[in-house]
Amino acid sequence: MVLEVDNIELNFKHKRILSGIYVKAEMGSVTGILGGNGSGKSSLFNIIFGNLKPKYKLVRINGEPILKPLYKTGLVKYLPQYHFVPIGIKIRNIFKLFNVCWSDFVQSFETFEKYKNQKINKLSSGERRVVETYIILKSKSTITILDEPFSHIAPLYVETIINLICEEKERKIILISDHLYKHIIDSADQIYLLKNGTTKEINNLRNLEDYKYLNDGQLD
Ligand SMILES: Nc1ncnc2c1ncn2[C@@H]1O[C@H](COP(=O)(O)OP(=O)(O)OP(=O)(O)O)[C@@H](O)[C@H]1O
Repeated sequence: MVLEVDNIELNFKHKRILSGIYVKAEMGSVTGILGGNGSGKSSLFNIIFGNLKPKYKLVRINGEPILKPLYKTGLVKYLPQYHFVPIGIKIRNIFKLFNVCWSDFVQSFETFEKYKNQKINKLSSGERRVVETYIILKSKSTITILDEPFSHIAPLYVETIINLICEEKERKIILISDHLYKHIIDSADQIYLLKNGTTKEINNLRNLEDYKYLNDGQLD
């Protein structure tokens, strides 16, 4: 399965945010979107998910235009940048709600066993992100969008999440964005850089320096 996003134009008031976007994401690979603060990564994900309506957009699956918002197809799960699980819900109930197996989770993240009967607000911000990233990643879907899955997450958990992404990509189209660019480089099979409202496909990581996303020598 192939997801293509094309011809997007997004303006807020008179400010042009996105134009000249092309992203192709395939099942079996992870597509990373990099870009500086305010470059439009979350807007692009919202447009793909279907909850933000731009002036123009073209979303295709296997070459067929999808005319309704993608979320209405039931194919997509989206991890937004912000915490989305309401506080006050017990962690095991969140897993039930998303139909994700708790015991598989604690096999990957043993230190969370003690939280089974706790409410989500007992967790630190990073621990909450681990739970949220995991349930979105493991929920039944064909397309998974992950906006800043690694923020506040400790290195030990990051490695486990990268391994899980690698497993899940075999049966999913995965789009991912994060400012922790090294984790994106580690997990993505192809990368697009959002710069001046357009996407640039990155075939050589040095281009990230050429386009001034990174400082010269930052990749060394
Ligand atoms: N609802 C809105 N109204 C007006 N401007 C907006 C709105 N949402 C986003 N913007 C502007 O659009 C631009 C892109 O924002 P967006 O959040 O998509 O960028 P981003 O790349 O995800 O940023 P960051 O990495 O800092 O989270 C920014 O200039 C932002 O201020």
